[in-house]
Amino acid sequence: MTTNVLISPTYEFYLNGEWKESQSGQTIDIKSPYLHEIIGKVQAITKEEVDEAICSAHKAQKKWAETSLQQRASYLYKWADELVNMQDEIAEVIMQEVGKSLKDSKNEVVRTADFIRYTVEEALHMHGESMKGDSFPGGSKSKVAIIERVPLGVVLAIPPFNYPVNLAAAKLAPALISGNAVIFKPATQGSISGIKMIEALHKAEFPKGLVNIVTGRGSVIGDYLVEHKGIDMISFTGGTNTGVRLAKKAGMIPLVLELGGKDPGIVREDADLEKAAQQIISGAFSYSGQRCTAIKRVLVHVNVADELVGILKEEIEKLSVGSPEEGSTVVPLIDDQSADFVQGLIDDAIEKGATVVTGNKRDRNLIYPTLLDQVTEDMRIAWEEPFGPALPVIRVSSDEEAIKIANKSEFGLQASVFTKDINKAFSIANKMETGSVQINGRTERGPDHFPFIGVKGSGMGAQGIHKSIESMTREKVTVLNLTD
Ligand SMILES: NC(=O)c1ccc[n+]([C@@H]2O[C@H](COP(=O)([O-])OP(=O)(O)OC[C@H]3O[C@@H](n4cnc5c(N)ncnc54)[C@H](O)[C@@H]3O)[C@@H](O)[C@H]2O)c1
Repeated sequence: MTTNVLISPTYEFYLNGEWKESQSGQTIDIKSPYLHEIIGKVQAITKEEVDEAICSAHKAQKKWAETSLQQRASYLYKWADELVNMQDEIAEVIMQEVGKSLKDSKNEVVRTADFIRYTVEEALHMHGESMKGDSFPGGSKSKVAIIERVPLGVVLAIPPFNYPVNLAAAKLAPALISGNAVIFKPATQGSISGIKMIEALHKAEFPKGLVNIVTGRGSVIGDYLVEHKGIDMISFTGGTNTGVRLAKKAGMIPLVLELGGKDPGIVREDADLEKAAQQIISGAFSYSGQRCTAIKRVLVHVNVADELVGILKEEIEKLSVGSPEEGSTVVPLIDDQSADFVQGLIDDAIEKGATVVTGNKRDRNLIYPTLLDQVTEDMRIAWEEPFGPALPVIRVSSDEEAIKIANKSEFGLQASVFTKDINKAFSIANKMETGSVQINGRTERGPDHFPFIGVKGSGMGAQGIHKSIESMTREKVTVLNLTD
């Protein structure tokens, strides 16, 4: 296929309330994962421009923090409205840039507007507290502490490619409503979607400098941003290796990390297998498994394994595979390296004795949905996150064995337990070393106001609307020493 360089638009970055070309004179090509064409170019900005962005954010933040919560709310509501107005345009860009179906891309934009509105409403209902000194031995009633939450300053928001609008706004909205400014560094593949989201924010006429979008090469601005003295908090979502590296560089500033996962779907002997299979398939294969909370391994009781694998095979073979423009469930992966990585995991498993139940077919970066049975602990796919449509089935002979394998993972994002026995479900859930456990449902992030937590290699801190607001503010105590 020829590369369509000529008609691809060049996007500017957003600095101090204005759209600008970088002084570097350089741009980065953004190639569509399914059109295999360059769909646009974004600015490769310089370190000096990063400095300018952070400086303008600090200036704007001071005034912003002084505005009333109601004033800040009105800007955010307007932003949500503008996103809804632009939903068709933004969804088209998400589809082309990250290869997500148009329906899911539109859902992402609408969900983002809902997220922003809920965030505002949550903040409007969060209150400080006060306490008197006399509850501590020797303390006095005349000492009164007023405890309020105050913003941290300038928040660096780094989302991944897979939800380029939703996961970005999940950082921007709580930061802004609570009085912070934001430096938004989108994933390179996801930059145009991020820019479109900021176009909506620009239309809402936020104060200049409050939000800046910085696009550029990781090698030039990535570490520079993370180590910058002007950054007061980092909210990062992405791979575990990137997150750990970033945490080491960030030093002593507050960090929230949402990282990779290897969510197990535990299927007990007494589970409703049809229902479990339906949840596992949508959990594992929607958007080709490019979701942090995708089900990434099945731990099934050996007595029902053949039956479950039979149902899974039948249903997987019905999945639509192809272009996101046709609304396919399984679409080309974000790039060729990602497809090579998934293929490497499949090949390793086959070499070590796994059975291919269905799939193991590839067309460039499109990997057909692949189910591998008889997967054992010596295979990479038992432990590594494919971020693609390849699902391993590990047969177990007891709950204890399922729990042991589930917890042996370096990750701890979510887990699903499928069973008709609610007591067993709770008992397994209690032993799971994950942030959340889903009983009889697929692993997933939403609804967005639930706390969302990764433990072990899956993250640090918590998101979810209320928790995100807390993570982007700190408590400030003012003590009144009354004389009467
Ligand atoms: N836990 C969650 O909530 C969650 C949600 C979605 C995705 N993820 C994870 O994200 C991964 C896939 O996303 P990805 O491929 O975009 O991840 P990634 O780690 O490659 O990139 C994430 C972000 O970090 C940026 N980045 C890379 N190097 C950097 C550096 N040196 N300094 C600053 N920023 C840098 C990237 O540009 C991108 O914006 C998967 O592992 C998935 O599980 C986690």
